[in-house]
Amino acid sequence: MSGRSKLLKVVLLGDGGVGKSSLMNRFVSNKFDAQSYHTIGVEFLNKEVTVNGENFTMQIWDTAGQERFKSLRTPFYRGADICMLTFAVNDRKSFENLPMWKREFLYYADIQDGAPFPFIIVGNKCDMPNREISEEMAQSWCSRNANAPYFETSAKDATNVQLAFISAVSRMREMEDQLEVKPVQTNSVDLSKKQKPLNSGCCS
Ligand SMILES: Nc1nc2c(ncn2[C@@H]2O[C@H](COP(=O)(O)OP(=O)(O)OP(=O)(O)O)[C@@H](O)[C@H]2O)c(=O)[nH]1
Repeated sequence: MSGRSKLLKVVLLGDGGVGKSSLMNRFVSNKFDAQSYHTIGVEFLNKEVTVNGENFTMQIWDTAGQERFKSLRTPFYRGADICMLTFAVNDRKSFENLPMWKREFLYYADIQDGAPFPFIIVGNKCDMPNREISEEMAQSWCSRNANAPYFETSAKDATNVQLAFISAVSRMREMEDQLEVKPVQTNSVDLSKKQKPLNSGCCS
């Protein structure tokens, strides 16, 4: 890769057991472990990517989804560039908890609710036969609540894992472009025309 790469902090959030660590390991190392252990606190891995000709170091922060680790994960939300809200398509509760995860992220990252922020929604374990959340339900939630793209992934068989992470970077760049400040329009003054100074007076 040539050129300097920009560091991007990507935070993975979602209920315990939905597959956050597995998604990170699939994306970074192309590995899957059926005996994955619960994360305690946070862990991160870096991955170099090139998206639309730009180089990025994605620093992926995998957080502990279990409630009892809340105080260990929330200090790491600040400064995030992207947030991936994750659930498992065979676990209704993990889908219903998405609004809670979004609120928790915005609060601890100190981002105003409603401010544009690149969220990506990931429905993991799409290889499992016992699905509880349809793609339509998830898509509909995404457009109504987070204005975010939705990806169905499997960390187990690698379906859409690369696509979800790479699209997260494109989404962030798109939003940055939309937010770019347009130059302020000023009324030009024709200096060639002499104007009488205001409050001018004669003191002779
Ligand atoms: N079938 C299937 N199993 C998966 C998939 N992703 C993860 N798993 C399994 O689900 C279990 C939990 O995965 P983790 O990656 O540890 O889940 P987590 O979200 O990081 O969990 P916490 O660390 O507790 O927050 C493990 O047994 C994984 O092997 C997937 O896409 N398909």
